This record gives sequence, C-alpha cells and structure tokens, in this order.
Amino acid sequence: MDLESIPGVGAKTARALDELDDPEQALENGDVAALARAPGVTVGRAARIARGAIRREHDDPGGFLATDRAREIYRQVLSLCQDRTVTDYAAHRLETLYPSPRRSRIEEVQDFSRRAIERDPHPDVLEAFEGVEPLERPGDVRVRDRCLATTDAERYAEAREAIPEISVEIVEDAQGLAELARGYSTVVAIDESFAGVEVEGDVQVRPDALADPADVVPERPLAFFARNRERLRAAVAVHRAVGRGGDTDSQLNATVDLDALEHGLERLDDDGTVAGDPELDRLTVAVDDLDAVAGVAESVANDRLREAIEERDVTIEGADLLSLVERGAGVDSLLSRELADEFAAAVEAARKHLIDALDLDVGEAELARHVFDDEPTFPVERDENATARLREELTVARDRRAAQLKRDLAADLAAQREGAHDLVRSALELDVELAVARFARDFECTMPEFVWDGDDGDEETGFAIEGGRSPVLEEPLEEIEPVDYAVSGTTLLSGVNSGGKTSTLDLVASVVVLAHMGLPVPAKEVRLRRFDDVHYHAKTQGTLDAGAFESTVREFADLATGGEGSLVLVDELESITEPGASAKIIAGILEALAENGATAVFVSHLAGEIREMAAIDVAVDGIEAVGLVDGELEVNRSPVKDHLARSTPELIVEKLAQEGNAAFYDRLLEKFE
Ligand SMILES: Nc1ncnc2c1ncn2[C@@H]1O[C@H](COP(=O)(O)OP(=O)(O)OP(=O)(O)O)[C@@H](O)[C@H]1O
Repeated sequence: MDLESIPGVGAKTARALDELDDPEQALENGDVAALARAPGVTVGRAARIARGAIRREHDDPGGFLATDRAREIYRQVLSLCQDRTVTDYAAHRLETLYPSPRRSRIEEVQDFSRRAIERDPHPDVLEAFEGVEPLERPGDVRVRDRCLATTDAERYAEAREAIPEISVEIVEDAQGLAELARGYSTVVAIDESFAGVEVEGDVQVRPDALADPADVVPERPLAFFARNRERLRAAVAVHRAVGRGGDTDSQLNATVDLDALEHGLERLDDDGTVAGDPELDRLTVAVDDLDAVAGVAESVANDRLREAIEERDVTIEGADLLSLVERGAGVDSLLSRELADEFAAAVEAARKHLIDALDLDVGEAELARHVFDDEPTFPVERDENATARLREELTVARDRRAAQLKRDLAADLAAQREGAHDLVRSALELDVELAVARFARDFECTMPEFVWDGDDGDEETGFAIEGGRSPVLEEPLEEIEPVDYAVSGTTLLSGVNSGGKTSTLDLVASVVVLAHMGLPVPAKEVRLRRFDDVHYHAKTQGTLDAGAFESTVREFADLATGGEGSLVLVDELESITEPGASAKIIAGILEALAENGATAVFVSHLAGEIREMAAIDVAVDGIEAVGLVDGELEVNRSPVKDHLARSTPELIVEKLAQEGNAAFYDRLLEKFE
C-alpha cells in the first residue's frame, strides 16, 4: 500500500509507519494504538492518520465540520462516548469515528452501531476491562546457556539471522564441539556432517534446528506470553464475564482455548521462566543453598565430635604416644584410633544433614556423600572438589529441567499465540462497542433513518427530530424536555429569551453530526437527509469590530455559493452589528441559501424584521412561552411551525396590563402587533 496516498501522510510519516510490523493491518483495523507505536507518531496523530485512511477508502473529501462550533459539537459528543470506555485503546479507537458525507462510510459504522447497541454493558464485563491493553512485543531475549555450532560460514550467517537470541560458534570438528560443551550447558550442532558423532556433554545434532527456532529457544515465545501475561489474563477475564452473561449474541469469537491459555499463563513467571514445578524449585534451591547447607553440615559434624571428645578421657600408652610423635602423626590419627565410631557417626550426621536439607535424590545423594570424607580429621571439612562436582550435577539437572519445562510450556502455548491476539483485540473492540451501547442507553438513543439521495422524498427532507434531547445540555437527562423539530429548506427560529433556541440548534447539530458518524442519536425518532457539511455559527459575544464583521460576511458569501447539501445553523447573527443592518444582511443570506437548496435554521430576535426585508417568503418557527407562571416563563420547548413567537417583553407587558393601568399597557401591546 502506498502510505503516502493517505490524506495527511507525508514521506516522513510514511517511513515511520513502515517500521510497524503490519502497517496495512493497523490502518485497516483503525488500530490507533498500533499506529501510535510508530516512531514520532502521537496518539492524536495516529487517530488522524487512521481517519485519513478511512477517508481515502470511502473517497471522502473531508471538511464535514465546516465551522469551529460544529467541530466543538463533534468533540463534545465524541467525549460523551469516550467517557464511557474503560480502556485507553477504546477511547483512542473512537477517535476514528468522524462525521462523513459518504453513504458507504455512514452505513459501515451503522452496522457496527446496530451490533453495539444490542450488547449488554454488564458491570462485571466493564470491571474486567481494567488491565486489558494492546499486546506488546517483548524486549530482546538473550540466552547464554546454549549455543549453535557449525563448520560452515554460510550456515553461520543463516543461523545468526534465524536465531539471534543465542551465540553461533564456528567449530572445526567434533573436538571443537567437545570444547564448546564445556562452556555451554547445551550445544546444538546444525551440520548434517555431525550426525552420529558422540561427544561428552549435552551436544545435540539437529540439522533442522533453524526451521524451528522456538524449539531451540523456547524463551522466544515464552517472552511474548510473559510480557503480556497480565493483559492476557485480563482479556480472559473479559471473555469469561461475557460468557457468564449468558447472552449468546454477545459471545466473542476468539479462536482461543481459554482454559489452556489460562493454565499456561499460570505456569509462567514474569521473567519468562516456568513457575510451579516442584522439581525445578527443588533443584534451584539446592544449587542456591549448597554452600550454606554444607557449612551447616560441617558444624553439625564438628559439634558432635567436639562433644564426644570433651566427654572422653583418652588413655594412651607411652609407647604408642612416642611412636605417633616419631611418625609426625597428628591428633587425627588419635581420632581414628580412639574415636573411630564417634567420627563415623559425626560424618554420617553431616552427610545426612546435607542430603536432607537439600532434599537430594538417590543419585545426587551418592555424590553428596563424597563431600565429607571417611578419613578422620578434626575439624571436619567439606571436600571442595566433591562439592564442586555436586554443584555441577545439580546445576546441569536444574538447567535441563528448566529447558525441558520451557520447551513443553512453549509448545503448549504455541497453539494459543494467534488466538491470544484475537482474544485481546476482541476484548478491546468490545470496550468500544460497549461505550457506544452505554452512550445509547444513557441518552435513550435510536438509530436515525437516512433519506438517501434519490430516495422518495429526498428533495423535501432536511431533518425531522422527534423527542430529541440535546446531549450537550448540562441538565440531567430526566430534566430535559424532549423537543420535536423538523426543517426542510430555510427557516428562522424565533422565541422568548432562554426559551431554548440555542439548545435547539445544539440538538440539531449533535443529532446530525452523530448520525453522520454512523452512531445512534439522542431522540425517539430521527429522519434526515445526507448532508455534505455542517456550518454552525455560534452566537458572537458583543458587536464584532469591522474586520471580524467583514470576515463573517465573507464566510456567508462562500456559503451562498456552495450551500447545496449544507446544513447551516446560525445563532443570533444580528449581534454582530446594528439591528437594522443585521436584518438586511440575514435576509440576503437566507435568500441565497434558499436558492441553493440548503437546509438552514437562523435563530433571531429580529425574525419579523427579516421577513419584511426578504424578497422571498421566509418561514418562521417559534419557541413559544405558554404563559407566565408565578412571574416565570413557561415554555413549550418544541418550536411551533410557521409561528412568530411573542417576545419576552411583550409577555411581560401583557402581564402588567392585567394588573392595572390598562390604557398605557394596551397602547404598548398594540405596537407589538
Ligand atoms: N429542552 C429543554 N429542556 C429543559 N431545559 C432546557 C431545554 N432547552 C433549554 N433548556 C434550559 O434553558 C436554558 C436556556 O436555553 P437556551 O440558551 O437554549 O435558550 P435561548 O432561547 O437560546 O436563550 P437566549 O434567547 O437568551 O439566547 C438552558 O441553559 C437550559 O437550562
């Protein structure tokens, strides 16, 4: 794949992405976490790259969110979904969802959403997500107790390439192998020519070794599982929690044997060694403790002997003493003569202590016996050569056992390796789905119905929302009154102060943006056309200076030329300049947009004036105060079609008229008509 053909990916980023194991796969899966592992690529950038790849696939021109406020609404609704993820992965993955004008993209995400909202976000499953993270590559493995041996320079290069974890040595002949065997616990000879050669030590002739590196270095696959042990366990927990939910639709189809994987992981230590094998533990402890235990065994013998000597009166005839002294014999020979039994018992006790404390088997015990010599000496001391032999025997047995266990475990886990990737990926994807499911539940969403270009009624459809509740309002859901609002073509939206005009625009923008992301929308029912872009202009605070006014008007000039397929939402544009001028400008913009076939809602307090200025028949909807209750406005939040809402001042004057001085207030009221 030509990575540079992705919008926003230049030569430098393409090179960085090329360093990934499988950049195509990462892009295809929208795997932001994997893309962010490319050198110098941040998570935010990775999300943009993934979106770029999607855009390319769907031939999407981009630019759907045409204004700052539209982008703000997108970030807000996206955050509401992201707040409902447990893993960072899922939060980043959601960044690849963006509003697109392309039907193919919308329908693709809609398929995902329909599946997602059927899922049950069970608390057990959510809890199990803690600790699930994308799998990581283990660091470099280096194994020092084994080497490969060959006589051939070409094989040497091949071996270094195939199994970089261990040394490769060049030897001349079998003699060379024997020398290597003294330095390494295992030597693997990879030349055919060594077949049948008998060499002392653990020398294996395996011409096929390079074809199966994991058998020579089981540390390699084990390092992968050890590095990812906790992540895999967490992913297993997610799958089990989903399984317990009993919701068969929610079963995750990962091709992995959970029991086998879990059992394998239990046997693995963080450092890639095999845990929980009593024999390996015994040998490891024996090697580690040999010196200390031999020291204690010496003391055992010497204490006994000292006691025996102290208790004994040794009688020796003068002639014997003389003969001993003349021979230069020491006290040792006295010991052997006078305390032979006690000495034998003391040495036996030392041997027993050594064998028992190190828990040696029969063969090892035989070697251990030589650590304490039968020849009487005092104090009793271990024989260093015999101790070294015992240590070597134990070390070889330990390493062999460890290697065998690693090979067995690596073979057991090998079958789970591919599945392990699936397992984690499907757990992480489930977090993405459940976030969407929870968003849909929390905001009582529904899937919107698109009227596609060419469908019946596409000409006259803008958007029609029933029972919509703006997800960006601060109030808790139950305090938000559902709003019905449908617009096709251009319209003005009038209404009392604080009646909910801005919130209505926010609702329309949120629904349209979510729908074009392919996500469920916060309403009872929504029907809408496919839009090319959303231009949402928020209310400007205060009057704009001449420069800002000029640039705003210029934006509308752009809109007026390219508005077909656009949704234009504008909040109190009149605040940018004096009311008289505003009404004229808004009227002109509305005329142009209507000509272009755009869908537009302009919130304005000058609806009446604008309508008068406009050369066309401009529709006016109104958010109406139903009346004043205890001095407070009671509002019908759903705009009434073709209705210029009375203003708040008018309502207040009406209220005052009922209280007295009717003549004056009626005069004022007449002005409102
Ligand atoms: N559908 C609704 N349900 C409950 N409360 C709402 C709803 N819509 C708006 N409100 C409440 O009314 C307040 C004012 O709404 P909003 O700012 O949208 O009114 P507005 O008509 O644009 O006001 P203004 O004319 O002053 O610009 C909101 O902050 C919110 O508390």
